[in-house]
Amino acid sequence: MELLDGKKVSNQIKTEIAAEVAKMRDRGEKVPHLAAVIVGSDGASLTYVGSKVRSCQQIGFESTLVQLPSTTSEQELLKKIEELNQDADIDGFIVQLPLPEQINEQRVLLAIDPDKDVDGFHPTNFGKMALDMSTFIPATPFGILELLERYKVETQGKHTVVIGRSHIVGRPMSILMGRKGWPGNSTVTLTHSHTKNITQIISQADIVISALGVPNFLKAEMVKDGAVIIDVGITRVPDETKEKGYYITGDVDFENVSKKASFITPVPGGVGPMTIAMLLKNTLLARERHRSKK
Ligand SMILES: NC(=O)C1=CN([C@@H]2O[C@H](COP(=O)(O)OP(=O)(O)OC[C@H]3O[C@@H](n4cnc5c(N)ncnc54)[C@H](OP(=O)(O)O)[C@@H]3O)[C@@H](O)[C@H]2O)C=CC1
Ligand SMILES: Nc1nc(=O)c2c([nH]1)NC[C@@H]1CN(c3ccc(C(=O)N[C@@H](CCC(=O)O)C(=O)O)cc3)C=[N+]21
Repeated sequence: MELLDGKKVSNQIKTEIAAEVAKMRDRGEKVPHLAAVIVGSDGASLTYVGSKVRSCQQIGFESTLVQLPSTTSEQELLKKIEELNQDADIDGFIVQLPLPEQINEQRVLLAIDPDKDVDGFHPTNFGKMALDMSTFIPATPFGILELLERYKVETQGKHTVVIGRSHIVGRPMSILMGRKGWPGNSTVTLTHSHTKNITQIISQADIVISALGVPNFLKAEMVKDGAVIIDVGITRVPDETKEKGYYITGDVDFENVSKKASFITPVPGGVGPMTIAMLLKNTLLARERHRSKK
C-alpha cells in the first residue's frame, strides 16, 4: 500500500507557486490576490477559509477575507460580488458554500465573473470543463487529478466508481475521470443515494472516489484487492478528549481498507490540503490570464 500524501504534495505545489510569485515580485509585477466571501460563522467553514488565508500569506499572495453576517440578504451578497467583480486588484474569489437558506445558490454562482471564478463553479467554466476547454477546474477534483498524476496512478481503462454527485466534488470528478487523456480515460460509474446494489458496484471498482460525508461508509469487505481509494469525506466528530473538542474523519475505514488498497488517501492530510493548493494554483492562473489580457 502506498499513501497518497496530500499534505506533502500540497506543500510541494505551494513551494512551486511561491517561486512563481517571487519572480513576479522581482519583475515588479502585481502578485495574485485571492478573496473569499463567507456568510455566517459555521465552524468548519471558518477553519477552511482561515487555512486558505494562511496559505496565501505563506506563498506571497495578497488575500482578502469578506465576512458577512448569517442574516445577509441575497441582494446584499450580490452587491458584494459585483464589487469584487469590478475590483481590478482582485484576481479571483470564492463564495464559501453552503449559503444560508434565504440566499439562492444558483443566482450567486451566476453572478461571479467567470474570469475570477477560481472555484470553477460558474456554468461557463463548468461547461468548458465538460467540453475539454481550458478553464478553472474545481479545486477538489483538480487536487485529486494532481495526486493521481504525481504518484503515476494508472487510470486508463480502469473502472472508477464515484460516490456522491454534488456540484463541487462528485459530478465534476465523474466528468474529469472520463475525459480523454491521463489522468482520465477511465470508465466511470457515478453513484448516489438512489443507487441500487451500490455495494456490488463498488466491489467492481479499480478506483473508488468517496464523497458522501458518512464516516466508516467504505469498509474493507466492499473493495477489491489492489483498489485505489480516494477519501474526500470530512466529518467532525465531537470528542472532549481532543484539544479542539472534535476530531475529523473521512468516509473510509482507513485501518482495514488500507490493508487491501494499492494507493489510499488519509484524512486528514489527503484531499483537503490538495483542495487548498489547487485553489491557489487557479488564482495564479487567473493572475497570468489577467496580465496577458492587458
Ligand atoms: N476534502 C475536501 O477538500 C472536501 C471535502 N468535502 C467533504 O466531502 C463530503 C461530501 O461533500 P459534498 O460533495 O459537498 O456532498 P453533499 O453533502 O452535497 O452530497 C453528498 C452526496 O452523497 C450522496 N449520498 C449520501 N448518502 C449516501 C449513501 N448512503 N449512499 C450513496 N450515496 C450517498 C448524496 O446522494 P443524493 O444526491 O442522492 O442526495 C449526495 O450526492 C463531505 O463530508 C464534505 O465535508 C467537500 C468538499 C471538499
Ligand atoms: N466555494 C467553496 N469552495 C470549496 O472548495 C469548498 C466550499 N465552498 N465549501 C466547503 C468545502 C469543503 N472544503 C474543504 C477544503 C479543505 C479542507 C482541509 O484542508 N481539510 C484538512 C483538515 C481541516 C480540519 O482540521 O478541519 C485535511 O483534510 O487535512 C477541508 C474541506 C472546501 N470546500
